[in-house]
Amino acid sequence: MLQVYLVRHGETQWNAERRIQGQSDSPLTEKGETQAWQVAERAKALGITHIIASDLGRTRRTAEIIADACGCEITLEPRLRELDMGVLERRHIDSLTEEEEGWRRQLVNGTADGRIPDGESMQELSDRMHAALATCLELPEGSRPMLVSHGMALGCLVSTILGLPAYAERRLRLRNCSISRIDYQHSPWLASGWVVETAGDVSHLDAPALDELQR
Ligand SMILES: O=C(O)[C@@H](CO)OP(=O)(O)O
Repeated sequence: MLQVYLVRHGETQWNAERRIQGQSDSPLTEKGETQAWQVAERAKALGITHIIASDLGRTRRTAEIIADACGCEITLEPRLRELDMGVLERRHIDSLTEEEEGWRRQLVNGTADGRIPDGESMQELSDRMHAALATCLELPEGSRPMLVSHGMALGCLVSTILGLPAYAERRLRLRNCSISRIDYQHSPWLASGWVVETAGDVSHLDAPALDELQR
């Protein structure tokens, strides 16, 4: 049975400041670097064989630290990037006008094809995340891949595997450097295909980051 580990990158400067990143980028904080070292130790213990990472800076840095510990190569995969949040990227969460907040709400309340101007819909995010995940099925037998990606992107993947709409990702708390695990199984009794084993595990972190909304 193929086990795939999903890791959100370490805490960044804009995560700490409650600013919207999307496909824009900010560096890991000192805490984010520490989280990455801690998740790397866990990855080494798990016997991770392949690291597939979003090509944004924060995921690349997190992946580099994990790859160093595990002694494996990184494959950069742009389909693992965070949701494109268009004109709202770089903005502080608390600075949005009513109209801007309305655009953001379209994403999280399931409005068909809702998107922030110049941004991406949750359906588009879900489609590209599933396409990236499918590449794991082509790895050699016995591989144990780790995908390094983002909060909404991974939340959308886990939600849709569970049969929930993509916007149900808001109901999952995937903190920085949390680990989720999904397995690909063939079973006449249980669901065949992807199943969720764990979501948002932070037991390897001595000081888990608060998520953006709890700050
Ligand atoms: O883009 C952002 O602001 C957040 C949203 O969850 O994503 P990331 O996981 O990249 O910090």
